[in-house]
Amino acid sequence: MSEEQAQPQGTSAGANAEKHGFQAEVKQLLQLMIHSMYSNKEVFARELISNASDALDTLRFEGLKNDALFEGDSELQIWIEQDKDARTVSICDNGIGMTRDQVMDRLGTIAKSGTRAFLDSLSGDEKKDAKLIGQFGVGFYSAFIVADEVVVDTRRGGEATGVRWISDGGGEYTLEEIDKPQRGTTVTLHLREGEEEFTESQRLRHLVKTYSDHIGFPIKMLEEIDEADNEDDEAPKEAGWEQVNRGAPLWAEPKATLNDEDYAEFYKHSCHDYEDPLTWTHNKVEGSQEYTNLLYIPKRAPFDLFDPNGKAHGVKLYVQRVFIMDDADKLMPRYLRFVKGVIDSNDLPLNVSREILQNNRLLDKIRAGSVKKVLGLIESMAKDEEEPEKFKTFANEFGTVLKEGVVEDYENQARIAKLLRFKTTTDETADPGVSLDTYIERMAEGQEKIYYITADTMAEAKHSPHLEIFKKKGIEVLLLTDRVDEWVMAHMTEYEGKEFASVAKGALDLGDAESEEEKEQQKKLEEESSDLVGRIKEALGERVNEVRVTHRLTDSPACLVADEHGMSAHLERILKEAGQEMPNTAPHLEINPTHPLVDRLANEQGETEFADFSQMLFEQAVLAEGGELEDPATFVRRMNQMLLAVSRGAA
Ligand SMILES: Nc1ncnc2c1ncn2[C@@H]1O[C@H](COP(=O)(O)OP(=O)(O)OP(=O)(O)O)[C@@H](O)[C@H]1O
Repeated sequence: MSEEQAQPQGTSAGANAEKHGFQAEVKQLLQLMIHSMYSNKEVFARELISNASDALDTLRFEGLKNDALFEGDSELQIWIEQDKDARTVSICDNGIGMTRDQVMDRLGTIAKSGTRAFLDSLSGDEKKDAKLIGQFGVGFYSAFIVADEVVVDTRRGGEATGVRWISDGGGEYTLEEIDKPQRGTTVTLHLREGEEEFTESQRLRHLVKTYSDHIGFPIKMLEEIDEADNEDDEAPKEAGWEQVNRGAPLWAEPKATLNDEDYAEFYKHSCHDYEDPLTWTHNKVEGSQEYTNLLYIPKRAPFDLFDPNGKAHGVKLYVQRVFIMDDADKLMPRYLRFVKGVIDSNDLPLNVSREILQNNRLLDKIRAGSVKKVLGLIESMAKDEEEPEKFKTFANEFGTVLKEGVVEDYENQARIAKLLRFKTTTDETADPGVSLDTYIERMAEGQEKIYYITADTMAEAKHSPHLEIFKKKGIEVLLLTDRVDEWVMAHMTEYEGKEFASVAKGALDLGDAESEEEKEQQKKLEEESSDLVGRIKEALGERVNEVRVTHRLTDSPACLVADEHGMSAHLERILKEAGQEMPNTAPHLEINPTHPLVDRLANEQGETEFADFSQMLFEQAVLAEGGELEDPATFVRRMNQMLLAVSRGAA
């Protein structure tokens, strides 16, 4: 390949050019990006160089199996060239390139799932949106922040013809076939008026140094020639290409030679983030197998963290510096899907295929070792008293995902559980929350279990009648309101020898937290209420499993309780919402005979009134725990009748 071919190409669309419309989302994103990212306009350089470097990585990997892709030229590089007069800057690579279909697919649409929802979530406030767009990944389209026209010339290795894509960032782009001797891609930016700075060699060199010093390929620019030197010369000196970045992958360099800025810039470049990382770990592992990992935790969760189809950029696998894949699932468990970075193995064969990697023992070991490093990294943040903010950020952004690890990674369950933080009845506002260790330290006297409640919202959890006795006795309860909580708690049965117990399930046994005297009183109450319990059960029939005297309530008349080993009403609702067929399991109804309403019920002689009253008691218990009534109209009718009777009595 000749380096002159890096010259920017002309831009007028040729005779065979075809017009195409952008996907609606692209149009909207482009407009937003141009406006909200303007104060970070330099990002275009990093994004385009990143893409060029990814294209070189892909070529190097695919070329392992198909040498023809190299077309006899395996010196992989990136060139940047600027033209002051034409006000252009070009980023050129001899990477894998794109076919016509790939260009249409990749530069005309946004494949990320959840894009629509993401765009809808933007506020219109430029500052806030700039952060969000950064989290979305600005990518190729960032070119339009500084350019009013972008031309992409590309030819995939091994293909006969190339394609030119031109757009002004409005609603359309044109495509035409071109001759392109050089494999790879050249992106030429026609800079907007006022953006001339990006045609300055010094400015561009500085950008490369700042953002792309450590990418693993040489980035070349034309030498700067002093015009004065050439003035009188008969044979003026021609500028040659010179490398302007370090060109060695950062993770392969000794830690001692790297500073925080090096790590942060490499992160932003290779992980497509526009903010600095929260923290990282860099390890060279030697022994039975050799590998290096450089793993980062971002500051902010990506917008699609909980989208099951969301593709995280995740961790990339290299073998002896050759990029192999970025299928994050093989390198990190799902619950650490927010981790980004690089793992470079010296032992895996270079010609590994994805199939071989499916069940590879070496890879499993590397993965297990890397997981331990990440957990260690989180642990050190949790212990760091000098910078508590870091762990707080981590817990708030990724705490919910980390919880999934309790289920997914049994081997590390205790380590993960130690890192979780919870809101509790004692400390609703604790940020990031209370650890299980702290909970255990301040357990009430005689308390043996770790109590929790699950609910959809904090308000629902906090005000649940199930908490009454715990409040009275000063027993702390974990308030769990994440969607994953039910699932997590089904798998986490104990911590440090202490059992977990839902406050909404089973017959409540507070163990030694209750005095003998209290237990006696309870027994007496149960005996005295046995008649009433029987009558209510008869009135409610199949709607309830069992009616019993409560142990939990102090202020409310009644509550519902699930079976000790059954599903809580909250989980049943989640599963129903998710479209699962649920057998109708009747809950237990617990009544509080010391409550005046229940006392009033006990004295009700009229059969119909008693039945109506019992139904009301049951239905308000359903509502109090966030449930839905099967027949709300009847509930309202009964309530109105009762209100009328009360007001008549009062009159
Ligand atoms: N220089 C290039 N050579 C080959 N393909 C490229 C090049 N630049 C872009 N592409 C293709 O276009 C796609 C879209 O690029 P874009 O930068 O918008 O997104 P991305 O790199 O996938 O993700 P991100 O938004 O995080 O940057 C890339 O995934 C790649 O397939």
